[in-house]
Amino acid sequence: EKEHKGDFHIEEAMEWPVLDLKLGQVSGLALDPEDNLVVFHRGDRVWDENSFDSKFVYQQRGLGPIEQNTILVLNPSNAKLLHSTGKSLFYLPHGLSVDKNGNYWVTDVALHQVFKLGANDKEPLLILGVALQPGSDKNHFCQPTDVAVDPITGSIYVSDGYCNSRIIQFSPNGLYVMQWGEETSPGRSRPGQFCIPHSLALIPDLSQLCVADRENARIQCFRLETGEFTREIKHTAFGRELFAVSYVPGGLLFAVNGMPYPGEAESVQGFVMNFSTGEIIDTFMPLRKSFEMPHDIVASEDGRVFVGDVHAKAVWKFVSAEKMEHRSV
Ligand SMILES: O=C(N[C@@H](O)C(=O)O)c1ccccc1
Repeated sequence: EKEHKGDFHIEEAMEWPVLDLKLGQVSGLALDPEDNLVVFHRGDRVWDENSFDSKFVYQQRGLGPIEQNTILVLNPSNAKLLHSTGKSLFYLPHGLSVDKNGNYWVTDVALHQVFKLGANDKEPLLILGVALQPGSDKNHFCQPTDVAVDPITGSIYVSDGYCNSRIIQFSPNGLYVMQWGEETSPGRSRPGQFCIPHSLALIPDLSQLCVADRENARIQCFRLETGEFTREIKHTAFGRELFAVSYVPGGLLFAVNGMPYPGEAESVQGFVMNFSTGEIIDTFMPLRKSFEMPHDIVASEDGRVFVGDVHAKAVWKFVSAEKMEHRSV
């Protein structure tokens, strides 16, 4: 008698025109309330080794803000451009999230600021941080990487950043509430220590915030109300760097890691994990082009997964395919 074993498996959606998308460095992805894909990209601007001085001050402000629209809203089935905004505002786009009212929340690592933009407004509704001034107090970030908004309380969480090691909570109208985190002590990384808190996944039903702790190649999760450490998810398959994390209601956690260092075994790929056990249930990589620096990942409840890559300047789409394994017993 044949035994059917349903397997969770995702694969690249070949109808998605990955080769035709004319994008700059893709730094952030999100899904809006209509499940459209929102892309945050850098147009013709790049982040390279000349972008900052040793004090993390942006060196290319003479170029002015990026003239192209940096926020693109795409049809999630065929990538058709539905809407675009965010021109002449940003220097180095980084993180992106969309709140339940359709507002765009972004970070800019050159400006060291966090912005709230209405879907159709030109002027930002809220700005946190002081333009071009890195720092580490209640109103100065240092290359902030991501921002997430609690749909229940409206609280704002900022992962700060490449040159800080903290998560900061602000009230819905942008007042500093509290922060947690510290830099990783040499030799070993303890709970609550970060080495580039790089991406946030807010889990409202469990009242938790998970952080891609990039250079510690791990995910750390915390209580939203208190910042108390709840758990770590780490696998050797992550390799040296874990760039981004995304949670889908129903209990799946998605992540992408970084390119292996020369001679190291762990390949650059996407991961699907069972949130409650932390176990990896699937891994994936594209068939067309290859991951170079997969930088953000976003997943929807109906099993669509998008990955954006800063070096490949690409966005791939993956879909969950029920792969029925037929085994004879
Ligand atoms: O990590 C880097 N970049 C990416 O995260 C990114 O957001 O582009 C980077 C590191 C060193 C020099 C230049 C860029």
